[in-house]
Amino acid sequence: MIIRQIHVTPVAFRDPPLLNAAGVHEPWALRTIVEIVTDEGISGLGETYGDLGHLTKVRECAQVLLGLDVHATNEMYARVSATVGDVVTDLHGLTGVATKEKSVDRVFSPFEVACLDIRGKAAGVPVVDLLGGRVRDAVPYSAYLFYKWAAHPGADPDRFGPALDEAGLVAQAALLIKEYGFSSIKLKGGVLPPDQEIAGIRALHAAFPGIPLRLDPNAAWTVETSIRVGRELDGALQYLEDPTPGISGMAEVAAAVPMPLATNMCVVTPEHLPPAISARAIGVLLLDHHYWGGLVRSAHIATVCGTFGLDLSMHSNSHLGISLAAMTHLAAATPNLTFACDTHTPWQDGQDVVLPGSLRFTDGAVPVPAGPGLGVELDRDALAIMNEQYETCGVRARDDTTYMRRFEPTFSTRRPRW
Ligand SMILES: O=C([O-])C(=O)C[C@H](O)[C@@H](O)C(=O)[O-]
Ligand SMILES: [Mg+2]
Repeated sequence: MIIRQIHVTPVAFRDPPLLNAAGVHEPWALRTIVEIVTDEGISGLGETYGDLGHLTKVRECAQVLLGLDVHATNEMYARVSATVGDVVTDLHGLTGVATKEKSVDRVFSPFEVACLDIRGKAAGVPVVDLLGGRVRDAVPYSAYLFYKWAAHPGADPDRFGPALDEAGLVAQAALLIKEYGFSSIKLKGGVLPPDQEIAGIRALHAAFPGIPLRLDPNAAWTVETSIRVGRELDGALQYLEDPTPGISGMAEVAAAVPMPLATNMCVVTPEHLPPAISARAIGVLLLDHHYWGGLVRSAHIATVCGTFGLDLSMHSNSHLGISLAAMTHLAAATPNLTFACDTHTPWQDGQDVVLPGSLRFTDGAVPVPAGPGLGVELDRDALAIMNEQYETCGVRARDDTTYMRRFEPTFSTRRPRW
């Protein structure tokens, strides 16, 4: 199964004004869709970030992978590594440090996923079977709440409404739970002073008793603030995600708060695991195949985590259905991934590059798509429309901070901020 063609297509889709420690989401989110076609005419799909520096590397790598067999992932990784070089491609700062190794893993990931899609189709089995087989038939996701504005400045309000106080958060959670059936909630914090976010969690705890809650301020707090918030939220949080920057700061907090700490910021490449484990900095790692080098490498990391007693969840950026399918296959095949995964899917509000039908939420979980490979099919009309949107939207890299400063010129991204 020789790779004959690779199509790399950047797309843009509408994104609401979601607030985080880096700023606010722009009106357009970017992704890159990778389609690999073999000599036998089987095609496979991958999805990754759309930032221009990253897209450029994905395009360069597509050239050097032509002619390889779809099983030759070690050779693919070597060629991607040589092609990416020292370029660092993730700059928004919400997924921790950017390293050369992480940049390679980020560029490699969509090609690996597309090859697994092809291998599954050729064998007539779903990708979950190539990852060891399913340990669950459906993957639970959490309601991913954001503080948000009612609208992008100058635009009409979106249907999600504003969420800048407790009542807004509770209304948002109620909407997402009604529409998707979620049975866990994550709140993106690091937006308002910590006492207001404590009040937000308490309001959610009161409004949704028994539903596990997480809070993720993206390292916006000092060690002292993190310990205070963690103690005040004793009994209300399932885990506290990245309260403070760095492995040593996280370890100090972990030793002093009652709940486990989770991360997708202080452990973002394999080299971070030994120091984080020996410092007991985290109890939960949020896997993300988009920057952990695809599905097989992520599964290897999951095994290491199991050995050292770390639990797993899954991190999410704005994404489309190819990624949701890949995340679902990986999570369905990972025994120790027992916490509901993050997903931005509700915020995409039906926009997608895959044909409807194969991905659905039932009681907050996505059943593993039934068809061979990833089990999703490219919607070529939607791809063309979203590519046209990319061409005209003017956004070329995610930059929540610059967009925020158009409206709040003194906005600070200092971390820790409080
Ligand atoms: O730490 C996290 O969970 C994230 O970085 C997830 C996303 O990047 C989220 O914060 C966002 O999109 O604003
Ligand atoms: Mg996080």
